[in-house]
Amino acid sequence: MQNPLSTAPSGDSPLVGVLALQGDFREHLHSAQTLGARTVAVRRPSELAAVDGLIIPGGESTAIDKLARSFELADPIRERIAAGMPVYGSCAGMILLADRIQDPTLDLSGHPQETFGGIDMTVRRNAFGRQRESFELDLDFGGLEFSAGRDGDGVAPVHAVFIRGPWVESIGDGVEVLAQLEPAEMPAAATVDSRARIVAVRSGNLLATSFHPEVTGELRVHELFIRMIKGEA
Ligand SMILES: NC(=O)CC[C@H](N)C(=O)O
Repeated sequence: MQNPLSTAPSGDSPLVGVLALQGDFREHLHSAQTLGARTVAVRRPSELAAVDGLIIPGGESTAIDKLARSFELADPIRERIAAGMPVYGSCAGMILLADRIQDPTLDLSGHPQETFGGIDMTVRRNAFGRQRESFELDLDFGGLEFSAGRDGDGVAPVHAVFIRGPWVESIGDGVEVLAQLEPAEMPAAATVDSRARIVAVRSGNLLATSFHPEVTGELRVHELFIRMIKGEA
């Protein structure tokens, strides 16, 4: 059967897969397509095997974890990550790329939710509060130097939308911080202390953001990811 969310091959642009089990995968497909990438919605191991890079969308990390296991995608995704496939995770996708979750949800038999892992970090789910504490702001974001000068002299800030997003509680060696929030930039309910909180990281070929560039028309995070797939960043 033709996959309706695939786009036709064109030239040598990379094939970007978007894990399409739950969450806002359509928005990620749209962002990658707008940048001229070939895309495929990934629901089967054979679709995963064909991609050059994978996006894990925002949504609900417990649901994506369960579905990935029942669709027999979880272990193949872990294997591709171990083999160096570039992966970008936003929000729930960030949680799924973390080696550790501070506060994992337990299923009915007491089994904690799993992640694919790959980034040596601990994340805290729903760290900024619940749905009604969703917020937006402009953020300095490292790694976007390629965009400098397009809208002025420097790199324009990234407009970030946070919807029940995680923050990164701690990182290991080799994890680069691309963006963080100062306490004054967070909803009051989230400012438990005076620490800045990490909201975007890169570790080798893995990229993760607490927020959702796919819902704002901000294309530079996806552009960075496509550059990573091409080996240009
Ligand atoms: N917008 C999102 O992706 C929210 C993530 C969600 N709170 C989770 O833990 O999976």
